[in-house]
Amino acid sequence: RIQRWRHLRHIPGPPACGFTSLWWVWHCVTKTLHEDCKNLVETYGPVVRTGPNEVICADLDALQQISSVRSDYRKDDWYLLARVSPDKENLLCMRDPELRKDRKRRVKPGYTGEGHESFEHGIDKAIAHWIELIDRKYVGTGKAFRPLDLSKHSHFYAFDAQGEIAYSQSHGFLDSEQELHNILKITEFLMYFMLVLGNFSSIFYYVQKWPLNYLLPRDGDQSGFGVIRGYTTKLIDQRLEVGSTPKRDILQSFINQGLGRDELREELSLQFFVGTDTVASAIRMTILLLTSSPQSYQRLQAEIDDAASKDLIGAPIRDAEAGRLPYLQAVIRESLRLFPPSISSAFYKRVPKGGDNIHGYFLPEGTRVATGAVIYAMNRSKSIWCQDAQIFRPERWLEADGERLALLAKTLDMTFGHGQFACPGKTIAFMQLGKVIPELIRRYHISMVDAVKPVKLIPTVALLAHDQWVRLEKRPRANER
Ligand code: HEM
Repeated sequence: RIQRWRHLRHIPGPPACGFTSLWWVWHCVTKTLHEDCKNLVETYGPVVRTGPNEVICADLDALQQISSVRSDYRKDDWYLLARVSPDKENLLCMRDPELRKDRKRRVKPGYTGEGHESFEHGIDKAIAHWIELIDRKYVGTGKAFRPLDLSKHSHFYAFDAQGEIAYSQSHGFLDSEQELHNILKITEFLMYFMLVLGNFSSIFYYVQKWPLNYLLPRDGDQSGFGVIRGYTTKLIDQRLEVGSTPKRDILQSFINQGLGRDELREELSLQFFVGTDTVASAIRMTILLLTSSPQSYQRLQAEIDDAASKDLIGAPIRDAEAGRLPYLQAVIRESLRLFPPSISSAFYKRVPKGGDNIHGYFLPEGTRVATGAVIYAMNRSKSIWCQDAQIFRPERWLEADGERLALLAKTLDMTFGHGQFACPGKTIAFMQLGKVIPELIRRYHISMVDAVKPVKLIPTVALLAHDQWVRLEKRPRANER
């Protein structure tokens, strides 16, 4: 223990963290890790010791150095928690750099939309379905009170949109308006489990082995991710059949890039995990922030109405059109800044052979550096965002220019990881947010049902939520084209 304490003794941090991981684990149990990391960074500086072999790093340059394409840092075994099937790799849990490079090269066109028609059509379909459902069941008129739980609906939308983008087929969540296969409950349990046990990565080796591997999702399951996995396998098999009609979706792109059956299943199952909770969280938090900031809400609504009246945007809004609405883009960035969707994910990277210097501290080989749970601290740091760092003020993105704007943008980019570890789904995420938010704002007056407790946040590895009840009133359709 003394030996272990010595090798990082020069890194500041709570004294107990030199000997035990309990500090970290306890704050995971209490679901306050993001806030606690922020407090640590404010107390000790950007590099803080959080365990016998662990540090957190909230320095932009250091994070870029760690994740750069040429960096020798590797993903730690922590990433094993993203494994969907025993002994099978997906891009997120894959740690071998050469295998990662090859897999990333082959999945990239699918994520960027190269080589197949953009996934915009699929997103439009899912949005249209959601709007139709809201119009039919949830529009409040006068005394009629028809509240909608945005915490669930944002998820239903995100699941269906993921199905459309990935294999041109909705998962049917909006249709049934049910938490199919207990997915939300199971997600919440899994995300909490990952948060708390993620510090003991070796546990995941055991979970993958007999008999604990029976707890993992499998194709024949009646509930949970096994159902999605089984469904995904079926769609892949259908598409791989000789003579099947090629489609313009991610599955087709992956097939065209030569991914085999197992690889297809692992990558598409992973997407169901990483591409839904994140987007749903961003939708929820953007609406929450807008409804609690009337000036911003009105300014955004005015921008959208004005663009619609000048025929600058269609219904549904195109991705390119959304990109030309500066206030909308500022709102999305500001919301992702304040509430990064992967809020408490550690995303540990291992220091390479020979050790490394970051922010003036030497880190010995094998040290685990958390590059994830600190994003909340960085995104609210007064030294970067000024005194009003805690406040939702989209205007900051319009006021900044030149080097200042570049700094803000680079810092926010860390919300999606960086360099060799960067999120490939960023384009899809921005496309979805750039379409969903204006479609909701132009059509409805949205208000929170409970002003005192507008939502119950559940900060696990992803920022989940319960009970975000909203009231939606229809606006005049004059602004739609
Ligand atoms: C607002 C939405 C999103 C946010 C904030 C986000 C953030 C992240 C972060 C922080 C990482 C890990 C970086 C690291 O390991 O250091 C990641 C990885 C990943 N994300 Fe996203 N993500 C979002 C949406 C999506 C979507 C929509 C998809 C897919 C359709 C997606 C697919 C992936 C994949 C496949 C990885 C693994 C990449 C790798 O290890 O090389 N993400 N994302």
